[in-house]
Amino acid sequence: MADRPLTSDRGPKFTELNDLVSQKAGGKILFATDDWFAVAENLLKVEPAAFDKDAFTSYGKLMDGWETRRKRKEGHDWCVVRLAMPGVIHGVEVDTSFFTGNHAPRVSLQAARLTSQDEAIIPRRVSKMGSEASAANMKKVAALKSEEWQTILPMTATGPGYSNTCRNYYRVQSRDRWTHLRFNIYPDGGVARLRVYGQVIPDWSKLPANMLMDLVAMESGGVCVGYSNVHYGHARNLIGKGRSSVMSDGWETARKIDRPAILESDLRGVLKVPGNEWATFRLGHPGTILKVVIDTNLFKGNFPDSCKVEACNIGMDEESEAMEKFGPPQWKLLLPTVKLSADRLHHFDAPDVKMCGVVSHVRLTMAPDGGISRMRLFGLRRNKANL
Ligand SMILES: NC(=O)NC(NC(N)=O)C(=O)[O-]
Repeated sequence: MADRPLTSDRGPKFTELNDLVSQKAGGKILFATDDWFAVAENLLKVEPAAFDKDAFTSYGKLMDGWETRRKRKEGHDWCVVRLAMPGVIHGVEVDTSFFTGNHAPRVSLQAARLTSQDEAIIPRRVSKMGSEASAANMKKVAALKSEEWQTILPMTATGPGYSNTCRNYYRVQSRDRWTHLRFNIYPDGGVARLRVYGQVIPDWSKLPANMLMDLVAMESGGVCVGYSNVHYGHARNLIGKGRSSVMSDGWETARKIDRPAILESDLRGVLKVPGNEWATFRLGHPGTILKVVIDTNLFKGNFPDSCKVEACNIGMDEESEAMEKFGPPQWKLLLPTVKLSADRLHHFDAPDVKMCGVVSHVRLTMAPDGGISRMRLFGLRRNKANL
């Protein structure tokens, strides 16, 4: 079994959390002071930035990121981003890929909790290269007083977009729940991607207690807390919004190097293969799980033979110990091993789904390797005290 890569290979631990501003999850640019060379929407794209050395537009070199004009007046550039869903931010990645002589040399981040009435102050955005915010729109957006929002990342230097200096990671200390960000670049320049890692915090008071909901979904506050291998696609994609649109929007492991040449099946047709791959999750809220959905959407030549789901009820203090290792003792079988097929939704409920009581964490194991795009765990939220 492959072990989880060292964090130094993949960035700090907070980069395993969900990206709260990604376009895929619903993050949105609401305002930008300048979009001359490249529009601010590029900051929120999921795919890594690309570069074509020969591509130019009538405004200059085509860049895959947000790039403003060289400032010839006072001030600095900034944009306002609405988080895909309200949440707590643990850390930020400012990726300057390919911005070498033109990267934004310093950045800062401010945060706010806005209502839809507050947001209505912001003029409707027209995202267009070669444009800058009009004086009238600057005046309207000034009413938000975004320069006074709480600073969650003070002004700090970034590296230029070479492969060894483009990934700039910053830890965020505040544990408040935010809805909007103001991303400042000083004084101007380019940033390829902005990733804001954290956990969605639903407003539980607005959700009926007896509503059947996907308790592991990113939208419910679920997070991935461990995995064995995420070579082609991160395990957090399993709890992403909607169905996947590309294979990379699922959990996909590398092929096992030590896979045997000949495979045997047991009487139920489940392969007897050595090894497996696993991913563990903390539910957004503890609860009892009644239905499991496993989606192999778009995995055709690389779907796993089979999978199982286990669950347990542990405290946060036990999480790191239990989730880093493969065999903590508390796991109960929620969905015993089931055969999977290519590119389809698999629905399970009782008696396939076993009663495990109130659970806080789950582990999906697939054998021997391959890809699963989504896992949905529908249940009723319960307090641990109701055990
Ligand atoms: N060659 C460049 O990238 N020049 C300028 N940027 C773009 N995108 O053209 C600049 O200097 O800011």
